[in-house]
Amino acid sequence: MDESDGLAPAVQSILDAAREREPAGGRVSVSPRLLPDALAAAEADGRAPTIAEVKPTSPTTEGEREDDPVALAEQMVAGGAAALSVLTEPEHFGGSPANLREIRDAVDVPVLRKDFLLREAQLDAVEADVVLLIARFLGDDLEPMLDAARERGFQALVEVHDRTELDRAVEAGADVIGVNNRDLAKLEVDLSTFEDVAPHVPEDVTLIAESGVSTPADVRRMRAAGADGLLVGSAIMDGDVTENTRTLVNA
Ligand SMILES: O=C(O)c1ccccc1NCC(=O)[C@H](O)[C@H](O)COP(=O)(O)O
Repeated sequence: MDESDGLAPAVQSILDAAREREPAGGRVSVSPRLLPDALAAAEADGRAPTIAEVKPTSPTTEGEREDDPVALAEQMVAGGAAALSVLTEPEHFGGSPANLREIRDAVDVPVLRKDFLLREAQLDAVEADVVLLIARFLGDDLEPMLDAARERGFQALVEVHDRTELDRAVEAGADVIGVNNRDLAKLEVDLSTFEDVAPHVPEDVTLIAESGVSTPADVRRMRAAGADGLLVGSAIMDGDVTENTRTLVNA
């Protein structure tokens, strides 16, 4: 399979950049804060379990948010976020491993490293509680990357977009799966993607709805379709971050 087939030009550019990135330094070893526990604690507390994303910019966002990423992260936690996602991709999302390191030192919730990881060595760029592994981009390397992530202590959020990718993720042994509502071929967002895939996800998997969640109604819709957690970037980053987070977690 060619993982690049049919990708939007912006996504192809993200992948080309990711292929070039080779972090220096030794192998990391992580004692992770557990994502499923943090989501369950938020739920028990009456909050919609939300992973709020520090996403300075993106191919589908105009301009770049220049605020201190640590301040943004703290505002998200103050607004009730159960966990954080931090972009570490520098060229298309304005992120960095240093941002993640500083944020993880400053907060006590689990932190997901959001990047486009293609090779084992790239896992070692920075410690995080969870790493994102994208089924479409990893192809046959998904299972070895999942093993390599776990050997370092990371939890892995395996991202899928359709039934075929879901089957591959389950076969590889994924226990935290995100269904991305954003189609990486066209960059269009459609919440029915999650609704179509969710019924086929095994019960014991922690299931995350990713992308395109903008309103309390969207939160309720994804929860009704089976989401154990919601990954939200743009809708939280646009304006008052604490208030935006609070609005969604109180949905
Ligand atoms: O967000 C983008 O523009 C984007 C473009 C190309 C590839 C990936 C992209 N986003 C990555 C993400 O997974 C989202 O940042 C995340 O799911 C949050 O989505 P949203 O709430 O819609 O910002």
